Amino acid sequence: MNNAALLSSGDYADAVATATRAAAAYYADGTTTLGDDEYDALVRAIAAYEQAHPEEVSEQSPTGKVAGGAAEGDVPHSVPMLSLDNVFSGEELADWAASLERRLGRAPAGWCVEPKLDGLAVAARYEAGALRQVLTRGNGLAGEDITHTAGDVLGLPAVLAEPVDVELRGEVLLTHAQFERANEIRTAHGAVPFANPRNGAAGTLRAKDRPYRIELTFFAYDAVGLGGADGADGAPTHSALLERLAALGANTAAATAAAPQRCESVAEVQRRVEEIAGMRAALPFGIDGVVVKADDAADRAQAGSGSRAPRWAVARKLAAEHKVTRLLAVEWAVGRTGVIAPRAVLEPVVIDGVTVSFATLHNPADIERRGLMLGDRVFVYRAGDVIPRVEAPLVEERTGAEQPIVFPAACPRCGEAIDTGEQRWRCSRGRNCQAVASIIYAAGRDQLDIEGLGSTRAVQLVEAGLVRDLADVFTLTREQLLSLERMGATSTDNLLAAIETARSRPLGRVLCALGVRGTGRSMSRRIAAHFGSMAAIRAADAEALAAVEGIGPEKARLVVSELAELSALLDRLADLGVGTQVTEPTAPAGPVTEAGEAGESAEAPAAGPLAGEAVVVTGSMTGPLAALSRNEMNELVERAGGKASSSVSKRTTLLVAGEKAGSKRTKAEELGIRILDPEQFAALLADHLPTAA
Ligand SMILES: NC(=O)c1ccc[n+]([C@@H]2O[C@H](COP(=O)([O-])OP(=O)(O)OC[C@H]3O[C@@H](n4cnc5c(N)ncnc54)[C@H](O)[C@@H]3O)[C@@H](O)[C@H]2O)c1
Ligand SMILES: [Zn+2]
Repeated sequence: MNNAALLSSGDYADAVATATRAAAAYYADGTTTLGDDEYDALVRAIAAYEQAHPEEVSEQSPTGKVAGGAAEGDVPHSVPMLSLDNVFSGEELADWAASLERRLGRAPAGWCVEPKLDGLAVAARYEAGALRQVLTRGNGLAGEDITHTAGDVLGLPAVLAEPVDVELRGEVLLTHAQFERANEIRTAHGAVPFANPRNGAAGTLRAKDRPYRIELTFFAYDAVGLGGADGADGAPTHSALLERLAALGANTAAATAAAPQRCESVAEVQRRVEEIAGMRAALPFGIDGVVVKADDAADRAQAGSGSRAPRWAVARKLAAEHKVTRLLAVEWAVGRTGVIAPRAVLEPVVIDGVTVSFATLHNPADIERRGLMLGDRVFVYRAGDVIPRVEAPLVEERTGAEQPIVFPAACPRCGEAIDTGEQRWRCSRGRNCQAVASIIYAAGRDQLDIEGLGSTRAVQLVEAGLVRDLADVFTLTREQLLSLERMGATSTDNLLAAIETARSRPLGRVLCALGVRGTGRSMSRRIAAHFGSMAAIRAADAEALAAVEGIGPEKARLVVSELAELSALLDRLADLGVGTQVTEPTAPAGPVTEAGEAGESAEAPAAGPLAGEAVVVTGSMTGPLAALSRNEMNELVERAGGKASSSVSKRTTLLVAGEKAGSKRTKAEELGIRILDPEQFAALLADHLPTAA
């Protein structure tokens, strides 16, 4: 936030132009292109420049003006409607309180602490208790007449409980629920969705002749004529005034968890500020800060007001919860129960100190309701612990390069049809989806390689209730298989034999078959080689796992927690003799390993014709290697003591280049790396080739 000193005079002019443009859009219909944090930082930079160069202050500058000078009106206010000064930390708040105390020559008699509602200020004039006129804040001295919208504003009664002449002042906003509803209505009418609630409230209050109505909510926080603001004619304290307003029938924040509270000391004020800030995410409406006001009318009258803001109140701003970023992609994840949920991939953006790269989009209907496109600039919302969500696109910012979001036509996990009958899409296999997909994966060629257990068979087994997880595959009996449709004696025996073979697959393949996130084929092999047994892998903590080359601490933690989740399955697999093979670990002997040969064995796998080689395989294999998959090639490399990798780098020492080798070959040539064709490579490894499988 300390870009203040960095403005040059050219930057100053640009900053003023950007800020006034943003403020004009913000106060007109809410269609700003800046997040509030960015706007505030810009204005602070402008103010800092102006302080250093008072003779250069531009007339256009937003500083010192209500609404940054961007809003206007033609109906004069009875008493100016001012803005609020801001503080951004508890320390600044304490400084502000101290300066007010100095100005008064005594400590204020008490404080009122209330939520800073994130909407727009309005003045509502009542005559003999009947609502006559509603005005926007405008430039603070005059506002616009928006009486026509009053009927859509909850909490702003047409008639008060008493026939008083009063002007209520307060904030009009869209609650979170009203915002969702508003965008549903908007898109149903072919209108652009609101980017965020404040935006929607601004647009709605000033709109005329809409073919639909959008409900808003009013919260009163002041009044003229009953003894509020600068007037000392009536209520002795602000908190008493708020009670009176509620009694008249106006909605106030008193009914919410963040209710205004009188505090006797600055320490108490700070505590209440923290409390309200802490409940922010749980409130049903947005707040962008907490307002602290001197509570006694006498203190307020003595402190008075400047041209932009009163001196007896201040806003302790909270970090913005809305930020603008770009929607890069939409991913579709299938949950345990088969729910197919879209997730937004975002250009990373920091919201309230947390970097956000993903956000929920709830469901496909949600995407349609918001009218999102790939490449859109979007408002993202994050508060407290809630999962960040994409609120809406900034439609005015579109360049024409945005692409429609493609919805999956089939379950992204198992390929089955999708049940689109409800708002939340589901794989029509429901809970079985996960079982089917994980069995198909585990039986795949690069994992357990169980011939005869393809997708049709996996579906059949799961749907017949014979298999719920991988361990069940190893309990299948001949009778069970024969009971299935289209399953003859020969295929049954072949399948049972294939399952039997799979029981003794090498550890790396069994590990890979579990589908643990972060463990692809080569990583599984490396982990297996490092630890030597499933028991040792399961006993490893994140630190021990991170010792495996290429894992890193984050992935190590993920693998540990996923393995822990799988522990019931792993126990059963062990009982069934799957993955129980033990090899000498390459890891230095830990306390678990028995002492003895461990020291020597650490070097064992480095032997072989490829010892010390970093090998990349590319192009299609021919000759004796023709039948090997890429994974089998990599296994071969590692059996022969080398290290397999998928991309050519300076560390690569050998490239096996088959037909159509392409760019990896070019790169290896550039780097002067040794290149062998598949036949030469096969000759080198003659002793290690798989015996005809
Ligand atoms: N994103 C943008 O492009 C953009 C542009 C202009 C302004 N803004 C935002 O608006 C802010 C400035 O706007 P502002 O002048 O309306 O000031 P403000 O919103 O910071 O504070 C003053 C306003 O707070 C409101 N308020 C809410 N709860 C209140 C309560 N309990 N008691 C008293 N007042 C309460 C009132 O409407 C009052 O007018 C900036 O800090 C910025 O965050 C953003
Ligand atoms: Zn599915």
